[in-house]
Amino acid sequence: MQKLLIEGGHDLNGQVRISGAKNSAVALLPAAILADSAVTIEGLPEISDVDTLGDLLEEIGGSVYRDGQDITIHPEKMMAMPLPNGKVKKLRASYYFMGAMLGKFNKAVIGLPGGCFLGPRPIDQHIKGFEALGAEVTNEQGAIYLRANELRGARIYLDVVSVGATINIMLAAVKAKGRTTIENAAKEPEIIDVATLLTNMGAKIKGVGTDVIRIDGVPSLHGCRHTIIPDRIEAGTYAIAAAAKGKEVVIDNVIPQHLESLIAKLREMNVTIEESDEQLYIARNRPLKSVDIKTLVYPGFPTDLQQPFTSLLTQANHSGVITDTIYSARLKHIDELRRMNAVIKVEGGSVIVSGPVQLEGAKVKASDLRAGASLIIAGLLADGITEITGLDHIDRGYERLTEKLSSLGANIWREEMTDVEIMQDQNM
Ligand SMILES: CC(=O)N[C@H]1[C@@H](OP(=O)(O)OP(=O)(O)OC[C@H]2O[C@@H](n3ccc(=O)[nH]c3=O)[C@H](O)[C@@H]2O)O[C@H](CO)[C@@H](O)[C@@H]1O
Ligand SMILES: C=C(OP(=O)(O)O)C(=O)O
Repeated sequence: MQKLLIEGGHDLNGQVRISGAKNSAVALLPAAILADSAVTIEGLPEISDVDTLGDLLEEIGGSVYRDGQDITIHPEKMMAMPLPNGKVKKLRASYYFMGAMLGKFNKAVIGLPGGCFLGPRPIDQHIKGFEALGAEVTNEQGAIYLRANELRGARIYLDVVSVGATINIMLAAVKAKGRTTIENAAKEPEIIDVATLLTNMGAKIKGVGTDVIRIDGVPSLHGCRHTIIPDRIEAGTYAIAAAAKGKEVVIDNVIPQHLESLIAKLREMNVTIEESDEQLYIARNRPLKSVDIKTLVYPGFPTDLQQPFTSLLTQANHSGVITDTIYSARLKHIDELRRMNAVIKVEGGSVIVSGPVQLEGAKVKASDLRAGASLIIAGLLADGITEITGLDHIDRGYERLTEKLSSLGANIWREEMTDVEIMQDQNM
């Protein structure tokens, strides 16, 4: 087991290249189940979520070949193997095996997913969608059993705008008989990416990127090649790090339109940002002004950047208020930031961050992926050394983070933990 160490205070300078989007990758890989022949996905990030999904595809009989950042999945020998336990619990996106296997085999048994603890993360809207398509869904000892004689298109209104439910219903519906309409659908770029893959496989999908998606079922889907979109949350994390500790940073392989809400907030804070087709230039040359943020569904401010943004607000001139309307309990980074001298109050549904404060290095633990990103940004700013544990969370979503930040000038490295440290960490 490793820990991450950061000696704070070094300015970031230079260029960093963004990897393929984790939240696309984790849906594109299960989507390949639906094809009759090989699907190649290009530009996948080398993160543990992708490895875990590759293993799950092999568990159901698929052959998975990795060539650097490209993965080819052969689905021809896949079977409706039950996956009630084991690796499905390591990540959130294993729930896409429900939609994809139901769509392909008319049945699936999948354990309830894991992933970041952000407060309650129900999947009732996924299940509502599967049932509307004709599946019988039961929860037996922590695993979801899905069975259908035949899937038939249906009109499904999502009570909550959900990324996962929108994608999962698309996966289940692309081969159903007739038309499926998803109303109040989510509009995140990752949904468009998954719909693009499915369309390249022969699916008929209209309206992605709006809140009404129409899918006309087709009898079969074929293999194809697809290039994944860049990770807007990874890009946003580096943009926030650059705003916090950057002199001049260029973020390469980014779609700036995917980050408009963040870019607007950073500009309000006095950060200089220039956008070009695939790059963002970020310079911090004036004191930071405080802002308030409220997370919303896309194109609003992403909840996944709320925690990293909290660390940035500790450097602004007054108090800033953060309200997470998607996951109001996504707060586990706060106690850890307090250990680093941050002054943060939680009042009702809001987090009030006081600035500017000099953060101090400390021993802290990442409880989830973006809490990890928040602590890393705090570590870059802190006086002295910050030690971060809980790297399994960070490795789920950030490719080669240590190398990327080092190349920008950060003093950051990983070390093996001693047995005593591991024991102490387990009690933290
Ligand atoms: C793998 C992946 O893509 N993860 C992202 C995805 O998670 P995920 O797809 O799990 O998140 P959702 O968009 O589904 O969740 C949005 C909101 O809807 C609620 N909800 C969701 C489904 C449901 O059946 N019932 C229900 O009440 C959730 O509790 C949450 O409050 O979108 C989240 C919101 O942008 C991001 O933080 C995650 O990084
Ligand atoms: C919450 C996240 O991931 P997951 O949904 O996979 O837990 C995230 O990417 O910030």
